[in-house]
Amino acid sequence: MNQSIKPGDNPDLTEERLSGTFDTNSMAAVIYGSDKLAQRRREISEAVSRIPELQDSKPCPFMTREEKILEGSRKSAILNRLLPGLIDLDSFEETVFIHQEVIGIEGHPLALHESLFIPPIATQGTDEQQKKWLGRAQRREIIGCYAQTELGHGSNLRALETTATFDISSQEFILNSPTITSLKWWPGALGKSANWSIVIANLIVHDKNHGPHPFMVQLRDEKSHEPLPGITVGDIGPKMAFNGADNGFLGFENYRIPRENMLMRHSKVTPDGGYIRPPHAKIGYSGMVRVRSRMAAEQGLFLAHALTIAVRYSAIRRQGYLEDRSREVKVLDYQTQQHRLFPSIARAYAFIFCGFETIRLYDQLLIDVQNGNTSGMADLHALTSGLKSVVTHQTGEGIEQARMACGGHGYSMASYISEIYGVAIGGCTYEGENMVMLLQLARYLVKSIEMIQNGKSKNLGPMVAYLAANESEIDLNLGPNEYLKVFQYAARSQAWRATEKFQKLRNSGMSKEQAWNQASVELTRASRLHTRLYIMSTFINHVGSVVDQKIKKVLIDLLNVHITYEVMDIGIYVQGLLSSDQMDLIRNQLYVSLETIRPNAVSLVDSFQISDMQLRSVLGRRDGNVYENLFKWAKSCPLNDKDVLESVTKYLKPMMDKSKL
Ligand SMILES: CC(C)(COP(=O)(O)OP(=O)(O)OC[C@H]1O[C@@H](n2cnc3c(N)ncnc32)[C@H](O)[C@@H]1OP(=O)(O)O)[C@@H](O)C(=O)NCCC(=O)NCCSC(=O)CCCCCCCCCCCCCCC(=O)O
Ligand SMILES: Cc1cc2nc3c(=O)[nH]c(=O)nc-3n(C[C@H](O)[C@H](O)[C@H](O)COP(=O)(O)OP(=O)(O)OC[C@H]3O[C@@H](n4cnc5c(N)ncnc54)[C@H](O)[C@@H]3O)c2cc1C
Repeated sequence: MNQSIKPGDNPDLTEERLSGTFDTNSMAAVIYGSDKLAQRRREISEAVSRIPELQDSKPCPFMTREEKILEGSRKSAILNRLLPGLIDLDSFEETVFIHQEVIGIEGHPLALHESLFIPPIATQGTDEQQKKWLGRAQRREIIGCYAQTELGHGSNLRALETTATFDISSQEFILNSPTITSLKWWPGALGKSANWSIVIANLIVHDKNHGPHPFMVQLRDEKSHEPLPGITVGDIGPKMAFNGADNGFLGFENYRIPRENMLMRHSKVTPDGGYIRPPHAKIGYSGMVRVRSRMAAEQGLFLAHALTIAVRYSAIRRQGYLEDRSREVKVLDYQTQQHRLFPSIARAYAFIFCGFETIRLYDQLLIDVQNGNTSGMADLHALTSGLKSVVTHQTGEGIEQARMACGGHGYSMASYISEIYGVAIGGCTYEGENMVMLLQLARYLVKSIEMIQNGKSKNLGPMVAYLAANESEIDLNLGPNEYLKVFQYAARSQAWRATEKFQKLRNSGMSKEQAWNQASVELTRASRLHTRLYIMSTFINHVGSVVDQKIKKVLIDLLNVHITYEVMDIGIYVQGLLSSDQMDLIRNQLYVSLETIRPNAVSLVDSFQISDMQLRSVLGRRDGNVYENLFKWAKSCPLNDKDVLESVTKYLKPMMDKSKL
């Protein structure tokens, strides 16, 4: 049963909900990993809806940037007071969820505090450092950010310019931004809110540069909030979206911090200037791997937001006719609309399933690393690099299709889809620009193929074992596993094609770097296919593990949408394997699976359990009463406070009057 049905709802939406074949709360339990977690989300939404001071003071699209930052800060402060009674304070998921519910997706002063400030202290700080700062940060006595990117350098961390030079005589590090390009640029909450930061700077001891390391740096006075002497800090200005966040710039001029402020769990500088290496050269990058490992689920949820809006709206929007000329048809009944939206619903589910799996893998890696075992770091770095790139890109595409699927109203901020799009596609850039990260995965794929070439296939990890197989025929009695083989064929042949291109260029005498650059488009294609294969296989495994038969049935239908759509989408890579008859068969299976999923479309998006408050969309309202609320929304626009604006009295009216003469 669909748990969203309520009296007074738009009858078209109720009809959709009645046609659903499964219980949406049970589906939510599968999406969020357990009945308890899904229920906690419902309980938190419900509790928040009963607290007047946590409600939006006005719709976000009507707020100026200053108002957004003020509103985010107001709610953050109230939440800090109320959180102990509302959520499990030890749960990162509940903390992120309640902030998104209450403040929304446009950013707020604590967005980076939870995800990029506290985790490095907890994982890279020594026990004493944790004792000194962790409690203060968790109680929010201090607000932190993560300052790594510079005006001139973001992707290439080796070229960062900020320096932290050890001064043995005073036992301090001296921080400097030697050039304009070395100014830190972009960190969220740095601009106006944070008073502390993790700063990534080149560690220099005895004139030797040991590369980027993390430091705890106080930026502002804890009483006055004024920048401390030696610090230049401010906001970088408005962005495409995410304007509730104050992304900032930061410069240092001979700014001194105690030796104890370098995070020293892994690398250390001793009082006499000795440098102790970390157990793995890239351990300082693990804060980024953590965030990347969470991005598939986060982005899947951004896509889920947009689809909730577009699918619900498509069920109440009537336009044109099919057979019955007496009543316009729901636009959701058009095959083109289904083709536009349903594969994205499948992707959203796939990304979320995959995302929770990578979070689990990261948590396991963290335990291993704390126990001195860093052997899994390369695998997870490669996996999360590919996953963040593919998922953010496809999420952006899916959200934009969702917007267009809402016609003209999709373009209005009342749909809120453009904000979701703007925030989500930030993910194509932050945490590593997508091409750069795809090329990181490509290094791993090339190395794997070199192992095969050197007769060491048995050393390949499970995620790349398929690279050594030799599939040339597919039985088209197609089940998910045959589709997986088709995808493996595509990913394998592209990985070999790209590697051989690189090797050929090398053998022709080209430098490694030039050969890599000349092969890089092919290499990124290989990385995408490898990642899409991983997403598909995780989806198949996940569906296989579902116990509730009604839920399993609909997830198999959704999986069928996914695998047929994905294989059609990569048609060019499987031309050597599948005949045109086989491609036609798959195409037809896709069309059949769109029809099969149609009665459950609304229930599938309702199962994401995104509340009206969190959705902030007039088009996507749970009750489907869109038109009257669109009219209310337009009337509440500040431009309509007065009938005659100054723009008219000051300019247009005089112009018209003058023209009359
Ligand atoms: C990795 C780099 C690209 C290159 O690094 P190097 O130059 O140092 O290395 P090499 O390329 O030479 O590689 C050497 C070697 O090392 C391996 N390597 C590299 N990295 C790692 C790693 N991390 N782990 C293990 N191994 C690693 C590499 O593969 C090589 O191996 P081989 O020699 O064997 O091949 C590096 O420069 C880099 O990482 N660049 C990218 C920089 C970056 O990512 N910056 C991020 C800055 S912080 C940031 O962007 C924060 C953004 C946060 C924005 C938040 C917005 C919030 C939005 C709202 C969220 C709401 C959520 C709600 C969700 C919900 O409701 O649940
Ligand atoms: C919303 C948002 C929030 C952010 N928050 C933070 C934060 O809190 N803290 C922080 O430190 N940073 C933050 N950043 C910065 C972010 O991490 C960087 O912008 C990102 O890592 C990309 O680096 P870049 O800007 O230097 O891109 P560039 O590297 O300049 O990319 C420009 C182009 O060059 C290409 N390119 C670059 N290198 C290569 C290569 N080796 N091979 C092929 N192509 C290449 C890229 O693919 C891209 O097309 C944020 C950014 C955004 C948008």
